Amino acid sequence: MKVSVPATSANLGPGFDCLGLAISMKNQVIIRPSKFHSVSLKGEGSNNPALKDNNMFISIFNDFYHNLSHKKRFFRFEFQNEIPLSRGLGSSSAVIVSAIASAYAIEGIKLEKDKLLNLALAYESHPDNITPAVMGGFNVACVQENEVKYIRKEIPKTLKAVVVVPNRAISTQLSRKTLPFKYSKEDTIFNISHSSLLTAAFMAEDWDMLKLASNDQVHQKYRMKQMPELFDVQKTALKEGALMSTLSGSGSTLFSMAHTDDSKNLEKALKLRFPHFRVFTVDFDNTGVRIEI
Ligand SMILES: Nc1ncnc2c1ncn2[C@@H]1O[C@H](COP(=O)(O)OP(=O)(O)OP(=O)(O)O)[C@@H](O)[C@H]1O
Ligand SMILES: N[C@@H](CCO)C(=O)O
Repeated sequence: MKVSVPATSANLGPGFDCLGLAISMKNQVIIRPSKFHSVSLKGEGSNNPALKDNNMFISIFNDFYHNLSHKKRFFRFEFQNEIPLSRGLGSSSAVIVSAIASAYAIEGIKLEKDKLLNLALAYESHPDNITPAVMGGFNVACVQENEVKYIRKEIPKTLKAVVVVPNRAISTQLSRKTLPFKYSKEDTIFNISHSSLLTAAFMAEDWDMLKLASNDQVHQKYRMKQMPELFDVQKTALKEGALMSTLSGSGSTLFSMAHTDDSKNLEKALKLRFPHFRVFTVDFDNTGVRIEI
């Protein structure tokens, strides 16, 4: 059985904790029955011993599997990770979503995507990452009485994501601690208006509106101060053809969106200016979690 989940970019500037989209960088796990428990890791995080000994996937999988099954079975888990860890590309959401989906699938129990999304919410309280991880595409989401309410839109194939991934990890928990406790009325109104405009721009496919609409006063400037070079990355991306350029999730990745025809030049300019960072141009993902039995 194989489960794959895409990376995500949350917030998209002003849409703090409510806007997010899915990117075609995937974490995949193949699970086979085995005589004993074993794990193999390839790709991102494969040199991190904590992922073998104390893996978040295994512990969430076990929580669900032991509830769903009365049989004592062992499995071999083969992970192939494309999503960099703690870089703001939804690595934790991907793990949560794939672990829950796998526990149901291995028992042959059908799990609707809406139910999967709400089960994932218990482990990741920000719906802007888990919603696109499950559903794919662009999503506006909010939580009401422990349920995610969302509206989704496909992202056209004529657009690409260009992501700049710094070598420094930033944990979401710590990154949230850098944010102010209270915001002014001006900053609040600024973000509501820009986030609304950004959502409308995605829905109407009005890509020229993204540059203005993706401005934010609530989180990026506080978080990016921890790594000031990110301001240069953002400025360079916008100068070199990006339609928008925003801190991805809680950082440290900078996410940019571009027309396919402009994306190669953008990638080249970013690689030239920031040779010490990894730069990837990837498609958007409109599928979300995929399960193959
Ligand atoms: N492939 C993986 N296998 C096991 N655990 C992982 C994996 N990827 C991430 N994790 C867990 O998730 C943690 C990172 O979560 P965190 O929320 O800080 O980052 P993120 O999800 O990449 O960022 P963001 O939520 O801003 O998009 C890691 O420290 C690790 O515990
Ligand atoms: N909206 C979340 C995304 C990371 O989970 C944040 O910015 O902290």
